[in-house]
Amino acid sequence: MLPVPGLFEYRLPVTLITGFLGSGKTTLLNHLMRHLRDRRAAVFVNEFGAIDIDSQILVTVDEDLVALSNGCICCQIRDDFLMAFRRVLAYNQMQTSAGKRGLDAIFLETSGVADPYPLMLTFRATELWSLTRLDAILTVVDAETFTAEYFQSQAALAQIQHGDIILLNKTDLVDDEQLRSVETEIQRFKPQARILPMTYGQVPLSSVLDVDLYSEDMSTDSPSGVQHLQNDGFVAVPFESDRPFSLRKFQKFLDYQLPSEVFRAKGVLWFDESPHRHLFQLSGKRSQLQDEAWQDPPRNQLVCIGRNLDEEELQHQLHQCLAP
Ligand SMILES: Nc1nc2c(ncn2[C@@H]2O[C@H](COP(=O)(O)OP(=O)(O)OP(=O)(O)O)[C@@H](O)[C@H]2O)c(=O)[nH]1
Repeated sequence: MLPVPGLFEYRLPVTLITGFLGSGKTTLLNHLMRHLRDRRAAVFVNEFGAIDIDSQILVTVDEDLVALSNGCICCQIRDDFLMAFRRVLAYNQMQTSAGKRGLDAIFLETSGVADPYPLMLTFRATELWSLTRLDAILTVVDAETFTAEYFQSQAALAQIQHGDIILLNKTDLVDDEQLRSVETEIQRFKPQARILPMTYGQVPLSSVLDVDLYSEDMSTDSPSGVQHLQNDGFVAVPFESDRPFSLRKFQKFLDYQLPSEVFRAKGVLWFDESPHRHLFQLSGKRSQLQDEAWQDPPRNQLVCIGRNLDEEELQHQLHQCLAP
């Protein structure tokens, strides 16, 4: 049970959702939002890259969603984040003072290449610490790509190190042996880790919300004194167009031209041959297209994320996929 807002010393619980690129953070967030029932949560999403795709995938009421996509909330846009957060808290205060329904929780999804530690320090070093309560840091881990990708990324390791609960996602893609070996690896790295296996972010809400697990013994670091990981060497290449792709050309691009260094891609795609809006996701070697109806005028928005990408060449290749 969540405590009743308005009680003395009630502080809004904040759940920080972290995890590597494509591990399933937004999928988890969608699961949480869908099962909140009569509770209400505000959502902050920090995207890596300039185009905000996540807010188009998320199930939320628009006014409860804050998308922060032009930099990392732990450094480049820390002030914007704080301002947006303060605005949400002030609005919530106004609503509850007027006897209206307020928020029960705040969810904050970090970008896949972010170390959550500087963000934790931001909470610690500002008035957010007394106005809210960091309930838990949930770290989503992709059980399938764990060994290959995680130990090459400082950010991914920091996410596991600081996680209060490690949500081992995509269990449908691995066998029992792989699952056990990932659990063993995580426990070797973090002996006290609480690990919960899941598929498509489906966990009982009671096991991840209002769990009061955040207990990080913070050092005396200040946010500005902590080194930011410089996106861990990853870059995000954006592509936008008001013209549709040719499905055939885009498929050929995926099959034969997509650089192997692209680890993650996501976008909202428009194909000449289709009346639908297509949600495109690529994570590791897997990709999927989901059909939906257009609510806005059709256009293409895509972000490709990886290391050592040739931005100009990639954009040129995508441009070549446009229908004549
Ligand atoms: N097979 C399988 N796919 C999953 C599962 N969970 C998520 N996915 C897929 O993995 C892809 C990435 O999921 P997201 O939830 O967008 O991942 P994310 O961590 O938010 O990604 P970034 O914000 O880009 O770092 C999507 O195509 C999801 O549908 C799962 O349990 N099993």
